[in-house]
Amino acid sequence: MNATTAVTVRVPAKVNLQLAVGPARDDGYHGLVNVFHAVSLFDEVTVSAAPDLRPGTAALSVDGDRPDHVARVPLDDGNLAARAAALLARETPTATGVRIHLSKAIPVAGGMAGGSADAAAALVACNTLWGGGVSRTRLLELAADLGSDVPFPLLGRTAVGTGRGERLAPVPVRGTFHWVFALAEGGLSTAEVFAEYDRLRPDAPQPRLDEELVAALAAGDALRLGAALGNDLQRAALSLRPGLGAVLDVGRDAGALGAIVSGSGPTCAFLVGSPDRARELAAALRDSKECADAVIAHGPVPGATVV
Ligand SMILES: C[C@@](CO)(OP(=O)(O)O)[C@H](O)COP(=O)(O)OP(=O)(O)OC[C@H]1O[C@@H](n2ccc(N)nc2=O)[C@H](O)[C@@H]1O
Ligand SMILES: Nc1ncnc2c1ncn2[C@@H]1O[C@H](COP(=O)(O)OP(=O)(O)O)[C@@H](O)[C@H]1O
Repeated sequence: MNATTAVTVRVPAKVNLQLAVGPARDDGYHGLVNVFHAVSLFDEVTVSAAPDLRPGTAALSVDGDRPDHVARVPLDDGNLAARAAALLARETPTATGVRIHLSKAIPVAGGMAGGSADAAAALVACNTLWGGGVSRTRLLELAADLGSDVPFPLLGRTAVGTGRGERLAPVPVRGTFHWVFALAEGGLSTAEVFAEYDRLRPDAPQPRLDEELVAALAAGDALRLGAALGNDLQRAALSLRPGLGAVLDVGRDAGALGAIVSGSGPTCAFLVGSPDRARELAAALRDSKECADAVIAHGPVPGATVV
C-alpha cells in the first residue's frame, strides 16, 4: 500500500423528524421510533496510512469554522472516529495505523450526531484505505456497536430507526425540504437529556411511528410535515436549557412551518417553504440574539460518500 494515499469521506448531519421515546429498557437504553433526515451540513473525514503507528491506532487532528465547537472535539482514543478505525481494524488483516483529520461543520454536542457522522465516515474511509474488505452489511453492524446514531449516516436520506434507533428502514421522500438550524452556546449531553426525560415522563408509552408524518414526507408537503414534526426529548432539553423556548418562539413568530429541538439538543430546527424563506428566518434568528448563530441547509441528502 502507498503510505501517502489519503481517502476523504463527506458525511451529513441529521435532524430527527419524529423522535418517539419509550420507557427505559433493562440495558439502560430507550426504545425509539426515530425518523432520521440527513441535511446538507457536512463534516469531512480524511484518513491516511501512518506506518509509524500500530495497526488500528489513530492520530487525530481537527479544524472547522467555529473555534468553540472545534475545542470540544476530543483528540484521544475517545473520539468516535478513532474508535471506528480501531473496531474495523480488528477484522481487517491489511489494517494500518492512521492519521485522521476531521473538518467539522456539524455542531458539536448539538443533537445533530456529528460524532456519529464522523464514526460512520471513518468506517467508510478506513475500509477504502485498507482495501474494502468489509461488507456494507458488516459496516452497519459495526456502526451499531459504536452508537445508536452511527448506522444512519452510512445510509443518509431519510430513514426510520427502531430498537435503540440503530435498526433502519428507508422512508420515501418526495422533493427537497428547506431548514434553518439555530446553533447554541455550549452542548447538551445525550445521556443527561434521556435521564431528564425519565424524570419528567416515568410513564412513557411504547413509541409508534406517526403515519401522518410518513404521508407528509411521501407527498413532499412541507406544510403538513411542519405540523407533524415531533420530539419527545424536547421537554427534557428545554428543562435543562430553558432559553431554548425563546429560540423556538423567534422561529415560530418569523413564520416557520415547524419548530423543534433537534434530537437531544440544544440545536433548534426550523422547517420553511423555500430557500428565500430560509434566508429570512436565519436573519430573524441572528437579529434576535437568542442563539449563537443560524445556518441554512436542505434535506434529504446522501449518506457518507468518498470524495
Ligand atoms: C438522541 C439521539 C437521537 O437521534 O441523538 P442526538 O440527538 O443525541 O444526536 C440518539 O438517540 C442518541 O444516539 P447516540 O448519541 O448514538 O447515543 P449512544 O451513544 O448510543 O448512547 C448514549 C447515551 O444516550 C442514552 N440513549 C441513547 C439511545 C437510546 N435509544 N436510548 C438511550 O437512553 C443512553 O443514556 C446512552 O448511554
Ligand atoms: N468526532 C467527534 N466529533 C464531535 N464530538 C465527538 C467526536 N467524537 C466524540 N465526540 C464526543 O461526543 C459528544 C457528542 O457529540 P456529537 O456527536 O457532536 O453530538 P450529539 O450526540 O449531541 O449529536 C461530544 O461532546 C464529544 O465529547
